Amino acid sequence: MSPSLHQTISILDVPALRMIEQDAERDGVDLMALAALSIADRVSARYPSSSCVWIAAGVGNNGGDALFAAQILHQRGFHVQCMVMQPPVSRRTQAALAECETLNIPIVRDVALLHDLSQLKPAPNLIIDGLLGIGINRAPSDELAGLIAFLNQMNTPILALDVPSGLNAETGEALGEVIRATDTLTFIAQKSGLWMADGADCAGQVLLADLNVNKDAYQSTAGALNLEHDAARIKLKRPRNSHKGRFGSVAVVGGHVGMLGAALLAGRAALAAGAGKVWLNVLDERLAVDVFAPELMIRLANANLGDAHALAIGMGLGQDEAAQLALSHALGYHKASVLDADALNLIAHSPLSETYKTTLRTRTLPAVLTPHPTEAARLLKSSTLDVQANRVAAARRIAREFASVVVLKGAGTVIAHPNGAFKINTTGGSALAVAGQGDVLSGAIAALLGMDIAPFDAACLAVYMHGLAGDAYEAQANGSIGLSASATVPRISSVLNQWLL
Ligand SMILES: NC(=O)C1=CN([C@@H]2O[C@H](COP(=O)(O)OP(=O)(O)OC[C@H]3O[C@@H](n4cnc5c(N)ncnc54)[C@H](OP(=O)(O)O)[C@@H]3O)[C@@H](O)[C@H]2O)[C@@H](O)CC1
Ligand SMILES: [K+]
Repeated sequence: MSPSLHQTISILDVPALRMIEQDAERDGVDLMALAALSIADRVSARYPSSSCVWIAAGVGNNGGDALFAAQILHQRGFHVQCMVMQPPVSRRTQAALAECETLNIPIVRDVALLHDLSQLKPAPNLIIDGLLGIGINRAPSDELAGLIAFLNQMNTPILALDVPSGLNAETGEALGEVIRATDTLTFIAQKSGLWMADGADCAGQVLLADLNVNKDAYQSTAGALNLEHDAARIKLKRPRNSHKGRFGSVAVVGGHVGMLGAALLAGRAALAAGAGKVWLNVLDERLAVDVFAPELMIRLANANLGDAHALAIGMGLGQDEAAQLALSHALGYHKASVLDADALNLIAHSPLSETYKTTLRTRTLPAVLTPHPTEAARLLKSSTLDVQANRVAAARRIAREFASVVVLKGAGTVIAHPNGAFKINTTGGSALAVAGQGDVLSGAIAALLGMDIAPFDAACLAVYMHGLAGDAYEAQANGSIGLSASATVPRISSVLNQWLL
């Protein structure tokens, strides 16, 4: 997807969308007509009017959008074929269906006939999915699930209306059989579920038709897509008259015996993201030098951290007594900090857990916590399944309870601020789902913190850039397999430099 850069694209939840619906009805604004026009315009812009378009309509207003769009497309000369498996429940959708009948638009009403239809020529050039929208409240019924599966196997582009049918618009959870769309045209505002969990695979390219709604009054959740933003650019641009002392210094605290790699990756990533100096404060006393990055300065975990502007704590830290001491030592400095992996595990569960939590909660500068779903579940004392079932809610709860910025990693990384604001990342894919990427991300966040970028901005920018590095690999490799964390490190510099051009 390509929303215009440098603008805020807000995310609304379903209650806010319902409020907009009610206010529009009160004010006599016909949002469904506007939605139908936006669908027809989208199709007209992409397909010649001789095209054959199948339009699947459900019983609610999502079906109404589809059936009113069917009429406009029919009038523009498209070969339209509607599918209405059950009598509409929504009044507007009933009216739309009656008008389609008046216009003699062909309508299939029996799921058994679909297989005959699939033999018909010409085959559809496009399928429009108007089966279920934000009103979904359970897994699709058997009949609907059968239709969804049938449409998915047609090997034809699918334009989903508002949300791919079968997907929870807020959580991105597939409630059962779900439409796998090529594109989703979503109305009024972005929905978090289009970017997260199963939504990341089912929504395809997400396009927004805002229907001229002024969303400001409804933005109760302060959610937005994580796009590029200008705030940090100014701090990252380097004048010719520069020296390394201007770019901040980072100390990575971790690297216990057998887990040194994690600390090395974080340190190298901090260098790649532009840190002026990087120390590795490690627990494994045997490491003297990183021969591939000899500029990393190696010392013991309990060494003085006063010289670092920012800390990355927890990469390969372990959880034994020495690790606990190292964490206490590092947290005692109250520096801009990112905490990952075993630092999070120790905060969630260890003899010093309550002390660590109090330290986090009383900091003046919020720390950045970067849990994956299982670490998030430990922090919340819940289950990974619960976290994944509502990633935004989980990230916001950790942010509030630990008074920290939270980066909940996974498909659709959520960045949450302790004040309730959150962003959902728009870059990155499964290429980044490999060991060590969390260490790379933490190193990059620490580098930006070291340049005095505010914790929430540093987290948003690093997550965005890390995702771009993954996307660049996927574009180049024609797939997502084979990107190692080490190979991601130099790509972080490339995307940052490109962005600063
Ligand atoms: N917000 C706005 O301002 C605008 C909204 N607009 C459009 O309206 C859409 C929302 O419409 P909506 O509320 O009618 O919900 P929608 O998803 O069409 O259907 C719900 C119906 O399906 C049923 N049902 C639920 N789950 C089911 C299942 N698993 N399997 C089978 N049935 C199931 C449920 O009935 P139930 O059986 O629960 O009584 C209910 O009747 C929205 O996505 C957008 O496209 C636009 O016009 C622009 C302005
Ligand atoms: K839909």
